[in-house]
Order: sequence, then structure tokens, then C-alpha cells
Amino acid sequence: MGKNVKARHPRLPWRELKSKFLEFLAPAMVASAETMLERWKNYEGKEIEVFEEFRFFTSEVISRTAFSSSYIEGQHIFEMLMKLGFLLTKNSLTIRVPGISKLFKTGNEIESEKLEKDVRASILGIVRKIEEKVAGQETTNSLLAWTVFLLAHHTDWQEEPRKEVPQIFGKQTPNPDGIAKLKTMSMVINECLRLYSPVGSLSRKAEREVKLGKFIVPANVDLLMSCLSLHRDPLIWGQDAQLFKPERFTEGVAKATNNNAGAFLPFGVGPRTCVGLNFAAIEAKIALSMVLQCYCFTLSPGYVHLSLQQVTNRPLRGVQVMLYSL
Ligand code: HEM
Repeated sequence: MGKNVKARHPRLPWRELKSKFLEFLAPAMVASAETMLERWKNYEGKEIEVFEEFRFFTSEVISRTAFSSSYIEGQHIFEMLMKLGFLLTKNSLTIRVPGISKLFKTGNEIESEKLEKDVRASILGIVRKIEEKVAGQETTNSLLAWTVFLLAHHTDWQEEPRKEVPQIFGKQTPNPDGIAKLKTMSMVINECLRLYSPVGSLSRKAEREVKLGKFIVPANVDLLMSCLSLHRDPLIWGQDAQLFKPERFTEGVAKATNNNAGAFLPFGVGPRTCVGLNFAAIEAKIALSMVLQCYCFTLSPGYVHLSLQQVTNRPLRGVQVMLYSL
């Protein structure tokens, strides 16, 4: 921010800001997961399709978080509307000479035009924010469904994160402090993001001619990078690249990728990196912790393994699992 530009709000230190953000988000996510698990009671001992379930869950999280965070902005809009109403009434009572009113505007008219513009801009701002969150709904939905698929297929890996959940939260619902400590859960999520990256490819446009390794990319060329093939490349991940092995992330992403920052890109790279990264990670960890606390699951015989790359990489026929109460 430039020297002469005043901050609109007093600055909070980053750590404090992040914890305030978490304090607000985590309870909304926990409440949405509770609603989902309440529904799951009807499926105990039966088959459940979790892609659709997580669609309800991720949509509910959005409506709880996006709309309530718009409350203050909404209040500001209502204040502006009240003032606008007052000015419009005043303008309508002012006697104007026909014709002149088109050439000269009164102070009240100028102010009401400005207010009208501000109201429009504020409403568009809220809509844009909600749109951004909706953009993240499908991706988190896919991540959760693919993770349940992988854990249902590799039941030994269900036990590891399940043990960790009570160690960290006891019998409580997930809280912001504990979420950061879920190490095995992070490994499982990273391995799922590697194998079933919800965003299958990243796109960029070359603004000018650039040298990319041994290639010269001319200006204005559209580039598409496939995260799916990058994440399964044996030259980067080894001969077991196709296998589900969360242990490769035991010592973090840097170690798993041999410090190759361009090898693991589920959330993109550079200045356009996903802005919802933390939001998605917290949401996924809360949902999975709560599911694992209550249930174990195996793949249903009816499950058909097909993925569809349409905006996101998602299971085409859903993910059916058999649900057992613990
Ligand atoms: C598992 C969940 C998610 C995945 C895998 C994911 C992945 C991505 C990827 C790959 C990009 C493009 C980055 C690039 O081109 O370098 C992106 C951009 C974006 N994501 Fe996400 N995302 C997820 C969740 C979310 C959530 C929850 C939100 C909102 C709360 C969100 C909001 C956005 C926005 C606004 C952009 C555009 C950023 C820009 O162009 O500057 N995402 N995401």
C-alpha cells in the first residue's frame, strides 16, 4: 500500500487475523458436518453415495460462511439505501424549471447518483465474493469424495487418521488449534490431491515470447499444464507413482517432491494460486475428522470407477460406500 493511502481498517497482525478467520469459519464448518452426519444415521449398515452428500455439505458451508460474512457489508448497503430514499424524496419535492434540470444538477441529485452507484458496486462486490466461494465448492466436493473413495479402498489407511482424531480432539468437535496438528490427515489429503487433483490442468497465456526449457513459446500462446500427469510422473514420484501411499508425505511436501516446487500443483502456482487453499484444507479436515470419528466404510460392490474432467475432476457415477457405525 502506498505511503499516502490510509488503511481503511486498523491493521491486525497476520497470525491474529488468521486465528480470527478460523474462529469464525471452524464452527460454521462443524455445524454443517453435524447436519450431514445426522442424515448419515439413516444409512448405517447400508450403501451411501458420498459425492452427493459432500455436495450438500460444501454448499451448506458456503451459505453459512459467505452470507454471514456479508452481514456488515449488507448493513452498509441498507444505510446507503436509507439515505438514498431520503434524498430521492427531497429531490421529488424540489420545484425545477423544465429543461434546466437536464443541464444543471442540484447537490442532492449529484449525491443520490453517487449513492446509487455505490449501492450497485457494493452489491456486485458481495455477489463476486459469493461466486468465488461457489468456485471452490465443486473442488472441495471432489476432494472429499475421492478421499473417501481412497480410504474405502485402502481400509488400513482409515485407521491411521482415525487414531489421530481422538488424540487431538478427544471427544470434542474439531477446533482451530487441533486442525493444524492433524499430521496423518494432511498426508492422506495431500496424497489424494496428488492422485485425484480436483483441478486437472492449469492454464496460462504467454504475454510475450518466453524460453521454457528447450522450447521457445511465442507471445499470445495459450498453455495448458496437466496436473494429473505431472502428479503421476514416475520421474518425479518414483516407480510407485500410481499407488496410494500417503507415507510419501511424512516429512512434508518439499521432501516428497525433492524440493521441486513445480511438482505438486493441486492449488496452482505463482500469483494466481488458489485463494481458498486454507479454507478448503480446513473444511476437508473438519469433515473427514468427524466422519472418521463416527464411521468406518468400505467400497460398495456397486461402485464403478470412472472420472469425469468437467471443470473439476470428479467421480462420474459418484462414490458408493457401505457405511458402518463405530
Ligand atoms: C480442494 C479444493 C480446491 C482446489 C483443489 C482448488 C484449486 C485451485 C486451482 C488449481 C486454482 C488455479 C490456480 C492457478 O491457476 O495457479 C484455483 C484458483 C482459485 N480458487 Fe481454488 N481450489 C480449491 C478450493 C477453493 C475454495 C474453497 C475457494 C474459495 C473459498 C477457492 C477459490 C479460488 C479462486 C477465487 C481462484 C482464482 C484465483 C486467481 O485467479 O487469482 N478455491 N483453485
